[in-house]
Amino acid sequence: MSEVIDGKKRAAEVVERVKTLTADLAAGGGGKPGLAVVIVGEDPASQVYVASKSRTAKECGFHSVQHTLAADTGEADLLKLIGELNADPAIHGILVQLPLPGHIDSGKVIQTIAPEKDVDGFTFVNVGKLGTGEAETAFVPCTPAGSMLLIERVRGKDLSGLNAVVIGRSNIVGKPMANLLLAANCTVTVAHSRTRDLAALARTADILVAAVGRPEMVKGDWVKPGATVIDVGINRIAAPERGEGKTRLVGDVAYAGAAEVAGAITPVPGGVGPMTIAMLMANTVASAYLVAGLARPEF
Ligand SMILES: NC(=O)C1=CN([C@@H]2O[C@H](COP(=O)(O)OP(=O)(O)OC[C@H]3O[C@@H](n4cnc5c(N)ncnc54)[C@H](OP(=O)(O)O)[C@@H]3O)[C@@H](O)[C@H]2O)C=CC1
Ligand SMILES: Nc1nc(=O)c2c([nH]1)NC[C@@H]1CN(c3ccc(C(=O)N[C@@H](CCC(=O)O)C(=O)O)cc3)C=[N+]21
Repeated sequence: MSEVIDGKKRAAEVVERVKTLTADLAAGGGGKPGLAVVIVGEDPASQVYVASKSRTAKECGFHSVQHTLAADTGEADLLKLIGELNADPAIHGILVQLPLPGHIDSGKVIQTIAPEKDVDGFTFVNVGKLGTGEAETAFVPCTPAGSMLLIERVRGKDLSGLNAVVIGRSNIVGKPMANLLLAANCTVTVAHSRTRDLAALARTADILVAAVGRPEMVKGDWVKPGATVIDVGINRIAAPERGEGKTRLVGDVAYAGAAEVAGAITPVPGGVGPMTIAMLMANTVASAYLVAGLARPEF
């Protein structure tokens, strides 16, 4: 049986460090880190994540504000709000929850966020820094950054000689994950919906990252014995065995089968998800330190 990588525990450690850094900043006269979370519409899953982000921000001692806008909010109004948050010195981090309703151009909205407040790491400046090997001065997207901390626990910081396969090429997860693994000296392959014989490719991976959005797609016999498996997927599926109308969360990896083969594996829930929220806090406190003219804290 493989090691279960406890994302909840690692995330709690990150949050503890954020709390200490926040207290130190205030004690030195630097004020509170401020995080603004913007959500458009009432998607229940998004509401849950956003509530969790706001709760953790308060727990860290942040100035935490949430803007909940109606689903029919116009793009211009959203851009105006972001402009105001960009100009507000009490705000060090801005997160616009994705996906946005179809009538809003997400790309335009994201690129309106000031790069120095882009704690999601989605603006051109931050993506460009990561892509050119300047991750230390960038905000790195929270899910891949958190996944790297989990990999580090198992494999250390230097991944030289290891093959990594990332399934998924989104801007939020797959692409930044591939860049981080490359920066850590892995040999990286990025797979997607057009990839042929994914199972055989996956079996070459010492580090296998699944960020697909397909419940339990990655089977046990896709996993190389001893591999480190990072399951980013969050899929809510019907669970009639729990009662009528009940659901449960599963990842993109068929956990039971994969856990028999892997060296270490993240569970869902309790794996990458909590790390995403913790890294948002880490990026926000880092932003506040930079504004205060202090050295950027490391995690
Ligand atoms: N734990 C966390 O904190 C987070 C979890 N997530 C979860 O991670 C998953 C991925 O999210 P995200 O990256 O935003 O998703 P996207 O839908 O943006 O991207 C999915 C990727 O998977 C690829 N893909 C889809 N079907 C297949 C297939 N059959 N075989 C191979 N590749 C396939 C797509 O390929 P193509 O490009 O060719 O279409 C695409 O690149 C979701 O379950 C999401 O809920 C997301 C963010 C944070
Ligand atoms: N601008 C933006 N940035 C994001 O980082 C972002 C986003 N938009 N849109 C949606 C995705 C998804 N996401 C998750 C965060 C935490 C959990 C999480 O905490 N999951 C818990 C379970 C939660 C539950 O029980 O539902 C776990 O895996 O243990 C999951 C998913 C961030 N995202």
